[in-house]
Amino acid sequence: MPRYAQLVIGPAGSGKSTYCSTMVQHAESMNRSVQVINLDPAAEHFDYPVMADIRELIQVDDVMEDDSLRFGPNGGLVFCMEYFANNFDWLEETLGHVDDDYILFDCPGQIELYTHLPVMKQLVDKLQQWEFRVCGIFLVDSQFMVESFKFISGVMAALSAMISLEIPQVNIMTKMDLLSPKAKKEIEKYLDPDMYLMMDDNSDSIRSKKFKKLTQAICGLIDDYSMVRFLPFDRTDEEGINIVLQHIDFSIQYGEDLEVKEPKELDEEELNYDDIFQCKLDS
Ligand SMILES: Nc1nc2c(ncn2[C@@H]2O[C@H](COP(=O)(O)OP(=O)(O)OP(=O)(O)O)[C@@H](O)[C@H]2O)c(=O)[nH]1
Ligand SMILES: [Mg+2]
Repeated sequence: MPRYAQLVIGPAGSGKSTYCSTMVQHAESMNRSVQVINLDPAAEHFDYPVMADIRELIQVDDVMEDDSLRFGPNGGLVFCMEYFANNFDWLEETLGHVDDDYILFDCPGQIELYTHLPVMKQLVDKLQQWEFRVCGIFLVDSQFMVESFKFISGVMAALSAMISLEIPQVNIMTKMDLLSPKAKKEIEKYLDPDMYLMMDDNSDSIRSKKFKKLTQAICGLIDDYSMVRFLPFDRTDEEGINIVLQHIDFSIQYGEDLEVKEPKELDEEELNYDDIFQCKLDS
């Protein structure tokens, strides 16, 4: 039986930990069991119950305090993640061998982890070896996406993660509840945008001829990969959260192998036809 994993990734502060706690609560309300593993060795605040925490293995503070290493916060984090990659058996032990489990991995926000460092790809390979179907959930803060050149930069980061991880990816715009009604209207065109229209953006910031040419080349590339869709995520909107979850479930084929539960057969003797008949007459 397959197992399911969401790798929750994205730039610092984009809402990864909040996404995880919102999803756990949503799953609970649907009677589904979803668990979270914290993979951020520098995490201090999160409000979901953790199944496992990378800080049991290694902590950034300890690495930074080590006189022989002398790392700052970012170098320290990279060191921790490399240490984690050399100790995947810690994760294997923690995960055990449970059929049908559904795990969210709350990852750190350093973007280099998803663009050129090998750690996250190594994690994906390991999870796949352990029969997980893995989906990347790339989060970007909607407040940084309301202008076309910022949007293109966000898409490039998402594309870079998708190419380096080689797994299905769902892109999400977070913190939609913080947008003004005007900005909400404005952002609609970025959720499923036409990159060729975006090329014709005549805003002042794209004035230089060379810059325009470069923007056109990038828009063409993004369009070639056809991966410019974003789903809006508003943590206060249950219906919207459900749509996001359905997209993710679809991309990892969650539920296709679940056993069909037969309805409990009613015992003939348990049926009291007189009561049923009486009910029908009353109604
Ligand atoms: N209003 C609102 N605030 C949000 C939402 N998502 C996140 N935030 C806030 O944004 C800040 C950062 O959120 P986190 O969930 O910690 O972001 P993160 O991506 O885990 O951050 P790092 O782990 O540091 O990279 C917190 O103050 C959250 O309360 C959202 O959907 N709506
Ligand atoms: Mg976090």
